[in-house]
This record gives sequence, C-alpha cells and structure tokens, in this order.
Amino acid sequence: MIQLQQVEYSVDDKEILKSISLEIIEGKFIGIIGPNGSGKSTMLKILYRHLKQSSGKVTLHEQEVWDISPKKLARQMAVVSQESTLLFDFTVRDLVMMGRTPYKGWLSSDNSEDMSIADRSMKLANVAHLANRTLSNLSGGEKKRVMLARALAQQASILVLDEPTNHLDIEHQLHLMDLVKDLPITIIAALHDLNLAAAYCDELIVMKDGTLHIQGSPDSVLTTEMLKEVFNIHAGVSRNPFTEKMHLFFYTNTAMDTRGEQ
Ligand SMILES: Nc1ncnc2c1ncn2[C@@H]1O[C@H](COP(=O)(O)OP(=O)(O)OP(=O)(O)O)[C@@H](O)[C@H]1O
Repeated sequence: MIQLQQVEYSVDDKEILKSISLEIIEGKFIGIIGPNGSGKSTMLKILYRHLKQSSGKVTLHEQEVWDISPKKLARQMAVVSQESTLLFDFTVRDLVMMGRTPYKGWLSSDNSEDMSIADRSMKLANVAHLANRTLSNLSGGEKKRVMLARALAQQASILVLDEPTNHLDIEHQLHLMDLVKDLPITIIAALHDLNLAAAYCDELIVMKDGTLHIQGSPDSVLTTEMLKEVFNIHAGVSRNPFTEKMHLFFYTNTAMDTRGEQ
C-alpha cells in the first residue's frame, strides 16, 4: 500500500500541496485529475521521490520512500514523467535496456533475459520498429511510447504516469490505456482527459488548489456539481453506448447562449 500522510510542499512562501492524506491500494488503476496548476505533477514527483515533501510522510509498504535505496525503489516503481531530458542521444533499444539497470550489479552486462524483456516491452509499447533509431529524431508521441517501453522493462509493481496520453494520437491513447489497464500492477496516472479517466480508472483522486478535493470511484466522483466546482465547466453525464462506461459532455455558457440565439 502507498500512503501519504499530511504531505505538504512549499516553495519559498508558496504552499503548493496542503496537507494531503491518501491511501492507494495495490493493483488498482488510480487517476489523478484536476485543473492546471492544482498540484498533480508535484504530488507525483513527491511520490516517486523526485521532490522531498516539506512535511508529512510518504510510505510504500509502510517504509518511508526516502529510506528506500534508489535501486530498490526503481525495482518497485517505474515512472514516465512529463519531461524526459537525456544528455546523450541513445538508440531506442539502449534506452529501453536502461530499464533493466536496477537489476544489475557492478559491471554486469546485459544478458539474454534482459534483452528479451526489452524486446517484449518495445513490442507492447508499439516501438519495436524504432529500436535502432535515436531518440532525438523521434516525434513527441514516439518518444512518449519509448519512455513507456523503458518503464515496462523495469518490471516494477507500481507504474507512475504523468499525462501519459499527451502527444499521442487517439489510436495510441486508447492502446496505451488498454495496455496499462491490463497490467497486473498498480497504475497511478495524472490525466487531463476526463473521459479516459472515467473509462479506465478504478478510482479517481481530484486535486484542487493543492488540496485533495475528493477520492472515489469515477461514478461517485465525476458529478456535474464537482465538475462545476473544481473545473468550472458545465457537464452532462451519460454512458458510452459501446463500452457502457461513463461519458461526459462539456459545454460553456457561451455555447448555450449561441444555441439559444439560433
Ligand atoms: N518550483 C516551483 N516554484 C514555484 N512554483 C511552483 C514550483 N513547482 C510548481 N509550482 C507551482 O505549483 C502549482 C502546481 O504545479 P503542478 O505542476 O503540480 O500542477 P499540475 O496540476 O500538474 O498542473 P498541469 O495540469 O498544468 O500540469 C502551480 O501553480 C505551479 O506553478
């Protein structure tokens, strides 16, 4: 289980996260949603130990994440973050092989098992055909899928994704969501597309102004009242006729005014 207990994060005098407490049960697909600047990425960065909270506690299986060695943490948690700056221009295969680093000792080389895990991960993320290309000349969506392949090669039990569908065309968005949904691991993803969140997540965490506004099933969380209060939009809630999943329709006052004039 992952737990955040009264986690706060401030920069200078600015409070970015305000007393966040939550629990994430293993094996679920958790979506983090909320408007721009509500604290989603900051919370994820604290979770995967990229940032240290100003106060409070973050634990993984009851152990404080800062007490876990980086190598051990990397065997438990893989991350696809929003920005992926690399110093050197690796090939896709080399980059995906880096996902195997947490399993290696000093100077040990890649073995056939590592290579077949990397191959499988590239196939799953639909980047096997790019294996010998270098990262610098890939498109934004291709890069994103390569980063996912590297995270899959890490074979961690928790996968953290910060806006994973950003840059992806609709086919690859659905492919990525199908792929991660089928993994028998915990997925924690910051998502902007509320319909993807509704269709794929077991549970949603809604952030607002650095606080946890509400946590629960998509059906219980995605109400027209919450969408007005947190996202400042009007929405209608319906069902996707093909998947039976919840589907949201959005409109603004301007759109309604225009309609009224017709
Ligand atoms: N180092 C920093 N210094 C000052 N402000 C910061 C810093 N890091 C984050 N912030 C601010 O904290 C708030 C939360 O940022 P965060 O990136 O977590 O939001 P988010 O919900 O992920 O947003 P988005 O949906 O736009 O990606 C924002 O107002 C951001 O400008």
